[in-house]
Amino acid sequence: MTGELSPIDKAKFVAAKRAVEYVEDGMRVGLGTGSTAAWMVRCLGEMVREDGLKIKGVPTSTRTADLARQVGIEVISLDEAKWLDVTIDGTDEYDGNLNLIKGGGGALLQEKIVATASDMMVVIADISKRVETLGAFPLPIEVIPFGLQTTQALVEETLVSMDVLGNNVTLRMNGDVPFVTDEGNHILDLHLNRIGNPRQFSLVINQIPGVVENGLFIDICDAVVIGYGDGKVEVRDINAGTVQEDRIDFVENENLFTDLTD
Ligand SMILES: O=C(CO)[C@H](O)[C@H](O)COP(=O)(O)O
Repeated sequence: MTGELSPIDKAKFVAAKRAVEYVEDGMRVGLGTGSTAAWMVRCLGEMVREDGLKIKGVPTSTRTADLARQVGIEVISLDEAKWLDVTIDGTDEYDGNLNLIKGGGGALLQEKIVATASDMMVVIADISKRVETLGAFPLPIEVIPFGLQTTQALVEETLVSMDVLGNNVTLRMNGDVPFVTDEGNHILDLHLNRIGNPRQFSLVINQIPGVVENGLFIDICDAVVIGYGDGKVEVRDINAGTVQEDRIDFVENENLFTDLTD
C-alpha cells in the first residue's frame, strides 16, 4: 500500500508517527486539525486499538473529533480536560524560532486555545512549511459575522498604517458563500508577503474590534517534527536546543497504511 502514497504524504505520515512518541499512557492530548494532523490521529488510534494506550483526546475541530471517534480515541472537551499534557498539530509555516502561521484549515481559534492550554505543543510538518520569515502564507484571522465589512475595512486601514508590504485582505469563501468556522465566525486572509515583527503584528491585529484571533502562534510551539518522503525525520526542540535525526520504517507500518488508504 505504501506505493500509493505520494512523497508528501509519506513525509506527513513519518512526522506524525514520530510525534506520537511524545504521548504516554494516561495523557490528555490536544488533537490538531488538517491533513498532517489527521495522520497523527490515525497513528494514535492505532496505538489505542493495538497497544491498549489509554488517552483522552481534545479535538480542535469537528472534523478532528469525528476522525478521533472513528479510530477509537476517547474524546473529551477542553473544559473536561482542564489542562493537557501535549498537543500535536500541523502548521502552514514555521520559522527558526518555531513561531507559526496556522489556520489554513480554518481551525486556528480552537487550535490556539488548545495549544496554549498544553504543557507542550509539538508541530508536525514536511520541510515545505519551513520559512525564514513568516508571511508568505496568507495570515488567517477569525472575525465575527456582525459588521464583517466594517471589520475588514478596519483591518485594511490598520495594515496601511503599519506600512506592511502587502495589504490585500480577502474573505475566505466556501463555494459561493463565506467560509464559516466551528465557532460560527468567518476568516479574513491577509496577504502580507512578510511579517517582520510577528509578535507586535499579532497584538495590533487582535486589538481591532470584531477580530477574535489571528493565526500567528508566538512562543507556543516547543518542538517541530519534520518528516521527509524517504522516511527521515528531524526533531527540533526549542527548549532543549537540540536537533535529533531518526528514521521511520514504512514496511513496519504497512497495516497502518492499509487502514489509512481504505
Ligand atoms: O492550521 C491548520 C488548520 O487550521 C493546519 O494545521 C494547517 O493548515 C496545516 O494543514 P496541513 O497539515 O493540511 O498542511
